[in-house]
Amino acid sequence: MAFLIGAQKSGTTFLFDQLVARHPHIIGRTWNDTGTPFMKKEAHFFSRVPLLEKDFLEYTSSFAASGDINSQNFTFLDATPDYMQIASAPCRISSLVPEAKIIVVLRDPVLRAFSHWNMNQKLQLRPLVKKFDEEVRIEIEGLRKNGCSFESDAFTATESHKDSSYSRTGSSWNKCFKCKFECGLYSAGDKKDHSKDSPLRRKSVEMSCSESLFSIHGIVRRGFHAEQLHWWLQHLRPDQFLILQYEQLKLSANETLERVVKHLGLDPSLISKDPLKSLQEKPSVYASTKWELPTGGWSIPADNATKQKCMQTFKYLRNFYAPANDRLEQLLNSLGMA
Ligand SMILES: Nc1ncnc2c1ncn2[C@@H]1O[C@H](COP(=O)(O)OS(=O)(=O)O)[C@@H](OP(=O)(O)O)[C@H]1O
Repeated sequence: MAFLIGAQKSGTTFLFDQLVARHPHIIGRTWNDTGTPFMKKEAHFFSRVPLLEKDFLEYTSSFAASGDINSQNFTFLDATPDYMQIASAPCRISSLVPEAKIIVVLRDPVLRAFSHWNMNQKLQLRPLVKKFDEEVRIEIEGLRKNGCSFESDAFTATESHKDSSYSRTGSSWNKCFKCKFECGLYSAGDKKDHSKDSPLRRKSVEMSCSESLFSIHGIVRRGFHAEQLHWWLQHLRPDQFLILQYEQLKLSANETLERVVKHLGLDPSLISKDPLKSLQEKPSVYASTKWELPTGGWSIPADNATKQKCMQTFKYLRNFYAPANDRLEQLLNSLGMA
Protein backbone atom coordinates (compact mmCIF):
# COMPACT_ATOMS: atom_id res chain seq x y z
CA MET A 1 0.00 0.00 0.00
CA ALA A 2 1.26 3.51 -0.77
CA PHE A 3 0.47 6.96 0.54
CA LEU A 4 0.88 10.27 -1.23
CA ILE A 5 0.97 12.37 1.92
CA GLY A 6 1.42 15.88 0.55
CA ALA A 7 2.34 18.56 0.63
CA GLN A 8 -1.03 20.10 0.03
CA LYS A 9 -1.04 22.30 -3.10
CA SER A 10 2.03 20.60 -4.57
CA GLY A 11 0.47 18.95 -7.58
CA THR A 12 -0.79 15.92 -5.67
CA THR A 13 -4.09 15.76 -7.57
CA PHE A 14 -2.26 15.71 -10.86
CA LEU A 15 0.15 13.05 -9.67
CA PHE A 16 -2.58 10.82 -8.26
CA ASP A 17 -4.70 11.13 -11.40
CA GLN A 18 -1.81 10.28 -13.66
CA LEU A 19 -0.74 7.30 -11.57
CA VAL A 20 -4.12 5.64 -11.29
CA ALA A 21 -5.03 6.41 -14.88
CA ARG A 22 -1.80 5.35 -16.51
CA HIS A 23 -0.57 2.40 -14.51
CA PRO A 24 -2.76 -0.72 -14.46
CA HIS A 25 -1.47 -1.84 -11.07
CA ILE A 26 -1.97 1.38 -9.12
CA ILE A 27 -5.42 1.50 -7.61
CA GLY A 28 -7.26 4.24 -5.77
CA ARG A 29 -10.45 3.86 -3.75
CA THR A 30 -13.31 3.23 -6.11
CA TRP A 31 -16.22 5.60 -5.80
CA ASN A 32 -19.53 5.43 -7.56
CA ASP A 33 -21.65 8.30 -6.30
CA THR A 34 -22.08 9.82 -9.76
CA GLY A 35 -23.10 6.59 -11.46
CA THR A 36 -19.74 6.33 -13.21
CA PRO A 37 -17.10 4.59 -11.09
CA PHE A 38 -13.90 6.54 -10.63
CA MET A 39 -10.86 6.44 -8.37
CA LYS A 40 -11.19 8.92 -5.58
CA LYS A 41 -8.17 10.76 -4.34
CA GLU A 42 -8.42 11.78 -0.69
CA ALA A 43 -9.45 9.22 1.91
CA HIS A 44 -8.65 11.34 5.01
CA PHE A 45 -8.73 8.07 6.84
CA PHE A 46 -5.68 8.45 9.06
CA SER A 47 -6.59 11.93 10.17
CA ARG A 48 -9.86 11.23 11.98
CA VAL A 49 -10.57 10.49 15.60
CA PRO A 50 -11.30 7.90 16.83
CA LEU A 51 -10.15 5.17 14.45
CA LEU A 52 -12.00 1.93 14.96
CA GLU A 53 -11.26 -1.61 13.85
CA LYS A 54 -14.32 -1.77 11.62
CA ASP A 55 -13.15 1.38 9.84
CA PHE A 56 -9.98 -0.22 8.61
CA LEU A 57 -11.93 -3.02 6.96
CA GLU A 58 -14.28 -0.52 5.38
CA TYR A 59 -11.31 1.51 4.20
CA THR A 60 -9.42 -1.38 2.62
CA SER A 61 -12.54 -2.75 0.99
CA SER A 62 -13.07 0.56 -0.79
CA PHE A 63 -9.86 -0.24 -2.71
CA ALA A 64 -10.72 -3.86 -3.21
CA ALA A 65 -13.55 -2.98 -5.60
CA SER A 66 -10.84 -2.44 -8.21
CA GLY A 67 -8.45 -5.23 -7.39
CA ASP A 68 -7.66 -8.00 -4.99
CA ILE A 69 -6.38 -6.37 -1.80
CA ASN A 70 -4.15 -9.39 -1.11
CA SER A 71 -2.61 -9.46 -4.54
CA GLN A 72 1.06 -8.56 -4.72
CA ASN A 73 0.46 -7.18 -8.21
CA PHE A 74 -1.46 -4.12 -7.08
CA THR A 75 -0.46 -1.07 -5.11
CA PHE A 76 -3.30 0.69 -3.38
CA LEU A 77 -2.78 4.42 -3.29
CA ASP A 78 -4.27 6.75 -0.70
CA ALA A 79 -3.44 10.31 -1.73
CA THR A 80 -4.37 12.56 1.16
CA PRO A 81 -2.15 15.65 1.29
CA ASP A 82 -3.37 16.42 4.80
CA TYR A 83 -1.49 13.45 6.25
CA MET A 84 1.91 15.08 6.04
CA GLN A 85 1.04 17.58 8.73
CA ILE A 86 -1.15 15.40 10.98
CA ALA A 87 1.11 14.28 13.82
CA SER A 88 -0.73 11.03 14.48
CA ALA A 89 -0.82 9.95 10.82
CA PRO A 90 2.69 8.42 10.55
CA CYS A 91 2.20 6.58 13.80
CA ARG A 92 -1.15 5.19 12.71
CA ILE A 93 0.10 4.28 9.24
CA SER A 94 3.23 2.58 10.54
CA SER A 95 1.23 0.52 12.99
CA LEU A 96 -1.33 -0.62 10.41
CA VAL A 97 0.77 -0.68 7.23
CA PRO A 98 4.37 -1.03 8.45
CA GLU A 99 5.82 -1.51 4.96
CA ALA A 100 3.92 1.41 3.45
CA LYS A 101 5.58 3.31 0.61
CA ILE A 102 5.43 7.03 1.10
CA ILE A 103 5.48 9.62 -1.67
CA VAL A 104 6.06 13.29 -0.89
CA VAL A 105 6.03 16.27 -3.22
CA LEU A 106 7.61 19.41 -1.81
CA ARG A 107 6.85 22.92 -2.96
CA ASP A 108 8.35 26.29 -2.14
CA PRO A 109 6.44 27.07 1.09
CA VAL A 110 5.74 30.67 0.04
CA LEU A 111 4.04 29.70 -3.21
CA ARG A 112 2.40 26.78 -1.45
CA ALA A 113 0.93 29.11 1.17
CA PHE A 114 -0.34 31.45 -1.50
CA SER A 115 -1.91 28.65 -3.51
CA HIS A 116 -3.51 27.33 -0.32
CA TRP A 117 -4.87 30.74 0.63
CA ASN A 118 -6.19 31.24 -2.90
CA MET A 119 -8.04 27.93 -2.71
CA ASN A 120 -9.39 28.65 0.77
CA GLN A 121 -10.84 31.98 -0.20
CA LYS A 122 -12.31 30.66 -3.45
CA LEU A 123 -13.95 27.88 -1.44
CA GLN A 124 -15.25 30.57 0.95
CA LEU A 125 -14.16 28.61 3.98
CA ARG A 126 -15.42 29.56 7.42
CA PRO A 127 -14.36 31.48 9.39
CA LEU A 128 -14.12 33.73 6.37
CA VAL A 129 -10.65 33.90 4.88
CA LYS A 130 -8.99 37.27 5.36
CA LYS A 131 -6.55 38.94 2.98
CA PHE A 132 -3.34 36.99 2.41
CA ASP A 133 -1.14 39.35 4.44
CA GLU A 134 -3.62 39.30 7.34
CA GLU A 135 -3.85 35.52 7.38
CA VAL A 136 -0.07 35.25 7.33
CA ARG A 137 0.40 37.83 10.09
CA ILE A 138 -2.22 36.32 12.39
CA GLU A 139 -0.95 32.80 11.91
CA ILE A 140 2.69 33.69 12.53
CA GLU A 141 1.71 35.57 15.68
CA GLY A 142 -0.10 32.46 16.93
CA LEU A 143 2.80 30.18 16.05
CA ARG A 144 5.25 32.45 17.87
CA LYS A 145 3.02 32.73 20.90
CA ASN A 146 2.95 28.94 21.17
CA GLY A 147 6.67 28.47 20.52
CA CYS A 148 5.97 26.80 17.19
CA SER A 149 7.33 29.19 14.58
CA PHE A 150 10.52 27.12 14.13
CA GLU A 151 12.57 30.24 13.49
CA SER A 152 15.69 29.62 15.53
CA ASP A 153 15.67 25.97 16.58
CA ALA A 154 18.78 23.97 15.97
CA PHE A 155 17.95 20.82 14.09
CA THR A 156 19.80 17.54 14.48
CA ALA A 157 18.93 15.96 11.21
CA THR A 158 21.38 13.10 11.20
CA GLU A 159 19.58 10.94 13.72
CA SER A 160 18.21 7.75 12.31
CA HIS A 161 14.81 6.16 12.07
CA LYS A 162 13.18 5.58 15.46
CA ASP A 163 16.32 6.68 17.28
CA SER A 164 15.13 7.50 20.75
CA SER A 165 18.20 9.60 21.46
CA TYR A 166 17.01 12.09 18.88
CA SER A 167 16.49 15.51 20.30
CA ARG A 168 15.98 19.05 19.18
CA THR A 169 16.79 22.10 21.14
CA GLY A 170 13.32 23.50 20.55
CA SER A 171 9.89 22.32 19.58
CA SER A 172 9.16 19.39 17.37
CA TRP A 173 6.26 18.93 15.00
CA ASN A 174 4.67 16.50 17.39
CA LYS A 175 5.19 18.70 20.40
CA CYS A 176 3.40 21.55 18.67
CA PHE A 177 0.67 19.83 16.71
CA LYS A 178 0.00 16.48 18.29
CA CYS A 179 -3.41 17.58 19.54
CA LYS A 180 -5.57 14.52 20.05
CA PHE A 181 -2.88 11.95 19.37
CA GLU A 182 -4.16 8.47 18.71
CA CYS A 183 -1.98 5.77 17.27
CA GLY A 184 -3.36 2.51 15.94
CA LEU A 185 -6.92 1.24 16.06
CA TYR A 186 -9.40 1.32 18.90
CA SER A 187 -12.25 -1.02 19.45
CA ALA A 188 -13.75 1.17 22.14
CA GLY A 189 -11.99 4.48 21.72
CA ASP A 190 -14.18 6.80 23.72
CA LYS A 191 -17.51 6.85 25.51
CA LYS A 192 -19.60 7.75 22.47
CA ASP A 193 -20.99 4.99 20.29
CA HIS A 194 -19.30 5.37 16.89
CA SER A 195 -20.28 1.98 15.61
CA LYS A 196 -22.76 3.31 13.07
CA ASP A 197 -21.17 6.50 11.79
CA SER A 198 -18.66 6.65 8.98
CA PRO A 199 -15.11 7.63 9.97
CA LEU A 200 -15.26 10.35 7.36
CA ARG A 201 -17.94 12.16 9.33
CA ARG A 202 -15.82 12.35 12.43
CA LYS A 203 -13.70 15.26 13.38
CA SER A 204 -10.27 15.56 11.82
CA VAL A 205 -7.39 15.50 14.26
CA GLU A 206 -6.17 18.80 12.93
CA MET A 207 -9.45 20.54 13.60
CA SER A 208 -9.40 19.42 17.19
CA CYS A 209 -5.99 21.03 17.48
CA SER A 210 -6.26 24.20 15.49
CA GLU A 211 -9.53 25.28 17.05
CA SER A 212 -7.84 25.61 20.37
CA LEU A 213 -4.35 26.92 19.70
CA PHE A 214 -3.60 27.76 16.10
CA SER A 215 -5.14 29.52 13.15
CA ILE A 216 -7.71 27.24 11.64
CA HIS A 217 -6.71 27.75 8.00
CA GLY A 218 -3.07 26.89 8.66
CA ILE A 219 -1.49 28.17 5.45
CA VAL A 220 1.89 28.94 7.08
CA ARG A 221 2.43 25.92 9.32
CA ARG A 222 1.89 23.51 6.45
CA GLY A 223 5.08 24.84 4.88
CA PHE A 224 7.38 23.47 7.60
CA HIS A 225 8.35 20.48 5.52
CA ALA A 226 11.53 19.63 7.44
CA GLU A 227 9.73 19.38 10.76
CA GLN A 228 6.93 17.30 9.28
CA LEU A 229 9.28 14.92 7.49
CA HIS A 230 11.48 14.60 10.50
CA TRP A 231 8.48 13.44 12.49
CA TRP A 232 7.47 10.94 9.80
CA LEU A 233 10.99 9.57 9.89
CA GLN A 234 10.52 8.70 13.53
CA HIS A 235 7.97 6.13 12.43
CA LEU A 236 9.04 4.80 9.05
CA ARG A 237 12.41 4.00 7.48
CA PRO A 238 14.00 6.48 5.06
CA ASP A 239 13.97 3.91 2.23
CA GLN A 240 10.18 3.87 2.40
CA PHE A 241 10.09 7.50 1.22
CA LEU A 242 10.32 9.01 -2.22
CA ILE A 243 10.72 12.77 -2.01
CA LEU A 244 9.96 14.79 -5.12
CA GLN A 245 9.98 18.46 -5.99
CA TYR A 246 6.97 20.27 -7.40
CA GLU A 247 9.09 21.74 -10.22
CA GLN A 248 10.23 18.27 -11.32
CA LEU A 249 6.64 17.17 -11.47
CA LYS A 250 5.74 20.25 -13.41
CA LEU A 251 8.51 20.17 -15.98
CA SER A 252 9.30 16.46 -16.26
CA ALA A 253 6.05 14.77 -15.45
CA ASN A 254 6.70 11.55 -17.36
CA GLU A 255 10.12 11.07 -15.83
CA THR A 256 8.70 11.75 -12.38
CA LEU A 257 5.90 9.23 -12.89
CA GLU A 258 8.51 6.65 -13.77
CA ARG A 259 10.40 7.35 -10.56
CA VAL A 260 7.24 6.89 -8.54
CA VAL A 261 6.34 3.65 -10.26
CA LYS A 262 9.84 2.29 -9.64
CA HIS A 263 9.65 3.33 -6.00
CA LEU A 264 6.43 1.34 -5.70
CA GLY A 265 8.25 -1.70 -7.04
CA LEU A 266 6.07 -1.78 -10.17
CA ASP A 267 6.97 -2.09 -13.82
CA PRO A 268 7.52 1.35 -15.44
CA SER A 269 7.13 -0.13 -18.92
CA LEU A 270 3.42 -0.54 -18.15
CA ILE A 271 2.86 3.23 -17.84
CA SER A 272 0.49 4.15 -20.62
CA LYS A 273 2.00 6.57 -23.14
CA ASP A 274 -1.26 8.46 -23.31
CA PRO A 275 -1.25 11.35 -20.81
CA LEU A 276 -4.88 10.89 -19.93
CA LYS A 277 -6.78 13.84 -18.63
CA SER A 278 -7.77 13.96 -15.02
CA LEU A 279 -10.05 11.32 -13.54
CA GLN A 280 -10.63 13.43 -10.48
CA GLU A 281 -14.24 14.20 -9.60
CA LYS A 282 -13.85 17.95 -9.79
CA PRO A 283 -13.70 19.79 -13.11
CA SER A 284 -10.38 20.47 -14.68
CA VAL A 285 -10.16 24.24 -14.72
CA TYR A 286 -6.51 24.90 -15.28
CA ALA A 287 -4.50 24.00 -18.32
CA SER A 288 -1.21 25.81 -18.52
CA THR A 289 1.15 25.21 -21.38
CA LYS A 290 3.99 25.55 -18.87
CA TRP A 291 3.20 22.09 -17.59
CA GLU A 292 4.29 19.07 -19.51
CA LEU A 293 0.92 17.41 -19.00
CA PRO A 294 -2.58 18.71 -18.33
CA THR A 295 -3.80 18.93 -14.77
CA GLY A 296 -6.95 17.98 -12.94
CA GLY A 297 -8.29 18.86 -9.58
CA TRP A 298 -9.45 21.95 -7.91
CA SER A 299 -7.35 24.88 -8.87
CA ILE A 300 -8.18 28.32 -10.09
CA PRO A 301 -4.96 30.31 -10.23
CA ALA A 302 -5.02 33.73 -8.62
CA ASP A 303 -5.04 36.66 -11.01
CA ASN A 304 -1.97 38.83 -11.43
CA ALA A 305 -3.45 41.85 -9.66
CA THR A 306 -4.02 39.77 -6.50
CA LYS A 307 -0.50 38.37 -6.73
CA GLN A 308 0.98 41.87 -7.10
CA LYS A 309 -0.76 42.97 -3.90
CA CYS A 310 0.89 40.12 -2.05
CA MET A 311 4.48 40.75 -3.13
CA GLN A 312 5.53 42.34 0.15
CA THR A 313 4.18 39.39 2.08
CA PHE A 314 5.96 36.99 -0.28
CA LYS A 315 9.19 38.78 0.60
CA TYR A 316 8.44 38.65 4.30
CA LEU A 317 7.59 34.95 4.11
CA ARG A 318 10.78 34.19 2.20
CA ASN A 319 12.79 35.48 5.15
CA PHE A 320 10.53 33.78 7.63
CA TYR A 321 10.98 30.39 5.98
CA ALA A 322 14.73 30.75 5.34
CA PRO A 323 15.83 28.76 8.43
CA ALA A 324 13.15 26.13 7.79
CA ASN A 325 14.35 25.75 4.21
CA ASP A 326 17.95 25.37 5.40
CA ARG A 327 16.86 22.62 7.76
CA LEU A 328 15.02 20.88 4.96
CA GLU A 329 18.13 20.91 2.82
CA GLN A 330 20.15 19.59 5.73
CA LEU A 331 17.64 16.82 6.36
CA LEU A 332 17.45 15.78 2.72
CA ASN A 333 21.25 15.85 2.41
CA SER A 334 21.63 13.68 5.46
CA LEU A 335 19.27 11.16 3.90
CA GLY A 336 20.94 11.35 0.49
CA MET A 337 17.71 12.68 -0.97
CA ALA A 338 18.70 16.23 -1.90
N1 LIG B 1 -0.41 19.54 -14.65
C1 LIG B 1 -0.58 20.68 -14.02
N2 LIG B 1 -0.67 21.81 -14.69
C2 LIG B 1 -0.79 22.96 -14.05
N3 LIG B 1 -0.86 23.11 -12.71
C3 LIG B 1 -0.81 22.02 -12.00
C4 LIG B 1 -0.69 20.77 -12.61
N4 LIG B 1 -0.69 19.91 -11.64
C5 LIG B 1 -0.79 20.59 -10.51
N5 LIG B 1 -0.86 21.87 -10.71
C6 LIG B 1 -0.90 22.90 -9.66
O1 LIG B 1 -0.77 22.24 -8.38
C7 LIG B 1 -1.50 22.97 -7.41
C8 LIG B 1 -2.57 22.09 -6.80
O2 LIG B 1 -1.93 21.11 -6.02
P1 LIG B 1 -2.72 19.89 -5.36
O3 LIG B 1 -3.40 19.12 -6.42
O4 LIG B 1 -1.73 19.17 -4.52
O5 LIG B 1 -3.80 20.63 -4.47
S1 LIG B 1 -4.64 19.96 -3.31
O6 LIG B 1 -3.76 19.83 -2.16
O7 LIG B 1 -5.16 18.68 -3.76
O8 LIG B 1 -5.74 20.93 -3.05
C9 LIG B 1 -2.12 24.16 -8.13
O9 LIG B 1 -1.18 25.24 -7.98
P2 LIG B 1 -1.61 26.80 -8.02
O10 LIG B 1 -2.05 27.06 -9.44
O11 LIG B 1 -0.35 27.54 -7.66
O12 LIG B 1 -2.72 27.00 -7.04
C10 LIG B 1 -2.20 23.62 -9.55
O13 LIG B 1 -2.28 24.64 -10.50
